Amino acid sequence: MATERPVRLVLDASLLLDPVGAGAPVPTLRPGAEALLRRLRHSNLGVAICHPEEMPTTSGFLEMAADLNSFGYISLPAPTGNHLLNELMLEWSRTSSCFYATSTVDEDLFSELQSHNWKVIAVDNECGTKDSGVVNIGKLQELLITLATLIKKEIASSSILMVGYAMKPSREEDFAKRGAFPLYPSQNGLIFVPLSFELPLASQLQEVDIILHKMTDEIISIDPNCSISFPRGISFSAGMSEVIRFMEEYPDFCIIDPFKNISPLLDRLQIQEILVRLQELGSEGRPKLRAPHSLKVINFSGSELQKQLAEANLSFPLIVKPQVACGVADAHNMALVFQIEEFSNLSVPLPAILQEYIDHGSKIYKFYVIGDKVFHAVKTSMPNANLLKSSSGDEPLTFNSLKTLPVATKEQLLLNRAQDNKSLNIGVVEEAAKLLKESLGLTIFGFDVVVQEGSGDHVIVDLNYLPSFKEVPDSEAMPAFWDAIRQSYESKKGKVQT
Ligand SMILES: O=P(O)(O)O[C@@H]1[C@@H](O)[C@H](OP(=O)(O)O)[C@@H](OP(=O)(O)O)[C@@H](O)[C@H]1OP(=O)(O)O
Ligand SMILES: Nc1ncnc2c1ncn2[C@@H]1O[C@H](COP(=O)(O)OP(=O)(O)O)[C@@H](O)[C@H]1O
Ligand SMILES: [Mg+2]
Ligand SMILES: [Mg+2]
Repeated sequence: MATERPVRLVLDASLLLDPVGAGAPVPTLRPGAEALLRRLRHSNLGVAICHPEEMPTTSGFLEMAADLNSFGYISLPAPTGNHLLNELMLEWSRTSSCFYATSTVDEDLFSELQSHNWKVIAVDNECGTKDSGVVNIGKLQELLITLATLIKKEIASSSILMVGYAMKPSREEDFAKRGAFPLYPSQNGLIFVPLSFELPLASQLQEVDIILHKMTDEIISIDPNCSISFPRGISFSAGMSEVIRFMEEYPDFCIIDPFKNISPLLDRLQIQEILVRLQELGSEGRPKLRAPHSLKVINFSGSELQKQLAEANLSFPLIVKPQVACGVADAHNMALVFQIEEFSNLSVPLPAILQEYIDHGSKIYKFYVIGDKVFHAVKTSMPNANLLKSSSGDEPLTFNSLKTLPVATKEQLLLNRAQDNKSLNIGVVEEAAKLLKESLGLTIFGFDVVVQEGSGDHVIVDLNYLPSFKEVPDSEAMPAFWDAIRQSYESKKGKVQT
């Protein structure tokens, strides 16, 4: 990627301050301004906020907004004759591609800016500017995608791809603060913009080359009593439903990843079937890679349960998980059950998967497949069952795997250190990762491996779509993330052309 000129964006105060509260003693930010500033903070653009000098009342407030987001803060002198631009902005126009966004029309300022190659974006102003060079947009929410489109045109290199992403705000923030979503092209030429479900989707997708989404963030409900097969069994938010309709109309559009490829990972029974298919992998002299023995139940009171457990090669303790794996609040409500009596009044959502509990010395290996790269991190996990049983009496141990996982205490970890834990055979797991990638057709996914004490079996206990891979250093994770997205795009386009 040729190093392009830096991109600078100057936001006029009028764009950020709520015009309704103009006269109020304490100014307020216009709706959408806070989200815009937060996204710009991680956009890799040089951003400054400016206000005409004669606006002293609000300057403190904007300075705070600028500091909060570590933006530059420029006071633009009131227009006097042709000295409209201050020195700094003139300097920038020599070295960077510069954009000025405002919601106040000022023809003189605009023409002065344009004479120094600035692009002007006018937002939400009543009288549309006559000046042809000015880009007019209706809402603040359109600013980022308008900017991205202009930047892409400015750089005019055909290899620039624009990625429109849709995920819940907390996940977006987790990725953005790692630098995952630059508005200025990433090292492999990707520009990222948030898809806004408040704006018409089709017009946004005209500019976008790739949709990146975590569909489980937009699930309203899942019907637990039908076997999930996208779209059957799942109801989505209005916004995601629009994306689904768009993909039905444009099946060749690049989406990461296709809903039907993600769908099996919403169902722990289908995950089990995927993992069982991997088991042929084992070979002489190498640790066996396998799925835990499992059994689906639709209730916990079946008179045949004891018999079913025996047939499924299951013995206590068992870990009990909802069959619905994610996308709804109670997908992570689980229990460790030590004897059959403990099934009565068990609070795990039904239908459930009963799984062999693997003693694994409270160490779990979280593997992340990001494109053609495989990373892994070691995390503390649940201790061996005997250590958990002692603390739970005759009750099952119920927990939420994302919030209250009963991980080993320091003492229990010391106890484990004494054990001769079998080590992880990375080769076996990486081979499995490649096979999983081929069979799943997913660009980014994660899975958890535990090494069974005694047998040394490598047991895959979880499979997730688009996890956060927080444990992988940004310096490795981000380039892998961007490469994965581009590779996915190119392989999809390749298939369409042939
Ligand atoms: O189960 P894990 O391995 O901890 O991975 C979780 C998991 O992917 C979880 O997603 P989901 O199962 O709810 O879809 C993610 O949480 P949210 O999607 O609710 O934010 C976590 O981010 C994953 O954790 P990690 O990123 O450590 O793999
Ligand atoms: N079969 C198992 N044997 C032993 N520990 C397990 C097993 N399954 C899960 N665990 C432990 O419980 C945690 C949560 O289970 P997991 O299936 O990953 O749930 P989630 O999909 O909600 O993350 C795992 O990270 C691991 O520590
Ligand atoms: Mg997990
Ligand atoms: Mg999971």
